[in-house]
Amino acid sequence: MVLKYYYDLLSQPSRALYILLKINKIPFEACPVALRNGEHLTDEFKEKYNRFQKVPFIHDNNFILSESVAIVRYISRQYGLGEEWYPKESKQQALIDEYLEWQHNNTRLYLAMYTQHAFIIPMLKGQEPDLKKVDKWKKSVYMTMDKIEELWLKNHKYICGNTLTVADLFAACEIEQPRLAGFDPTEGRPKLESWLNSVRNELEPVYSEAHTFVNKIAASQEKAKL
Ligand SMILES: N[C@@H](CCC(=O)N[C@@H](CS)C(=O)NCC(=O)O)C(=O)O
Repeated sequence: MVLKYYYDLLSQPSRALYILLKINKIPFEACPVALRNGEHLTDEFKEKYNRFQKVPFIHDNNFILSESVAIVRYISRQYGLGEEWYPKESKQQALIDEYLEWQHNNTRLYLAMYTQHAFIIPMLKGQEPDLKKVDKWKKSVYMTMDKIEELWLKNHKYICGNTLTVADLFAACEIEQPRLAGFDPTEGRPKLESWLNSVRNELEPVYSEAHTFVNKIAASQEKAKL
């Protein structure tokens, strides 16, 4: 039975894995989950699909796995990923893992929290954003963007060297996320912007397909600003 992939394209790690599977031509059955409708919050979902009630996750026959980074490693072992994406060589792989672990308390945390408070919570609850919280998380986003530029992109074109890897994919999908709230973290940061454009260009047309909803909502936020 083909691998079943459960995702919501408004979720950053979901987009990263979606792009990874498609670019690596790993066959999968697409199983979208609409988080905004609370599809993942039922008891049936918890029992049958994913005990953590989050996306992304996979069902590979009777094997259920969540956590995007664990899924990358599993897919790499079971199905094989292009060597450039997640190299088998120990030290090269460890450097990519370094980013995949680092991101949890940096890009992942801050960009997600900013977008939650600036866009997701107001959208779901139909209320105005709490500007104090939005501002607090925006400062953390700036701090983590400084680190991306000054630490990760200091000596090379991509996050872990001069070629694009899974680390760039995860970072890019996170950095796209606050555009849902009309905030582009690359603004005024030519180095970051140039890196993000390289990632986008290398992964077209799948990258744009995965970001269709993000781009649509971001365009309407831009229009509202005028
Ligand atoms: N550490 C997990 C994060 C999973 C996660 O937080 N998913 C979010 C979407 S990005 C979700 O499903 N949220 C639904 C909820 O919390 O109700 C991963 O990397 O896969």
